[in-house]
Amino acid sequence: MPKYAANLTMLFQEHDFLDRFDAAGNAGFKFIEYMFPYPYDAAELRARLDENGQTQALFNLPAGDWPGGDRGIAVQPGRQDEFRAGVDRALSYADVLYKGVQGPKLVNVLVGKAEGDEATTRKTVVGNLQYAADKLGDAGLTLIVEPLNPYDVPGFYLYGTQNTLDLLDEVGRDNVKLQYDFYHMQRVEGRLTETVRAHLDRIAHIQLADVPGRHQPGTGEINYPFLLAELDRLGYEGYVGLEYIPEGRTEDTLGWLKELAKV
Ligand SMILES: O=C(O)[C@@H](O)C(=O)CO
Ligand SMILES: [Mg+2]
Repeated sequence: MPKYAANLTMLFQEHDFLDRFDAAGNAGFKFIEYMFPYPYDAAELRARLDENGQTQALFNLPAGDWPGGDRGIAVQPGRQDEFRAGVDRALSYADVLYKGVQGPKLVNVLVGKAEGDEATTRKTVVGNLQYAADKLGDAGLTLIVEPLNPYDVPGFYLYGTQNTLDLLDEVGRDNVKLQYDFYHMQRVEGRLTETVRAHLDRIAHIQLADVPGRHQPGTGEINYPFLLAELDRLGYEGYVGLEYIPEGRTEDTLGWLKELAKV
């Protein structure tokens, strides 16, 4: 049975960020993910989790100047020092957020928008991901790599499942896996069921939202009752992060989940 995680970057935005842990707890969520812990004190975040009996499921490596348009910097030659400093920063948060956690301890990387020639870009991203994988591996962590879609993030380096798996092959580290976001992959290539059937062994985290609009399941074209039951049939026991823009109050968008599983 997948473990459903509330993504606090997107859900419960009716509340200030630190109050979203309580809101998610009141809605029954025991697993929590969000993009960036860095504006907050790690101990404060951990206290919010603990007060609600929640486990951290995922957070991202620092991704450069987000308001300025960066979506990660791993592909950018000349920013390796900044990338490496970001790995250290993520490790210091992982130390607190994942302390005592028995399940998967995941850190997501967005590789960024490519700017230079392909050979230099490739060498840079492979080297950076190997560096991150080795440092995270020493701490018992898994690095996951997330392809996005070109409509939301033009210029991003990684769009498809196979491109990403090829990159992971080149990185060649056992603790580097695919993060498969149904929303992005539906927009890029479809074939959601076939892809999870073929590559479940390389997928360490899944996220969901419907298409179009990136809202809750049931608002668009993806057959989530079938897809989520399929994950169960395949024996997927990892996380499924609810990373959608609620259409309505967050609490009122969870009916589909109550139908499917206990959160
Ligand atoms: O899908 C997403 O947008 C996120 O998972 C993320 O980390 C970056 O945009
Ligand atoms: Mg995602």
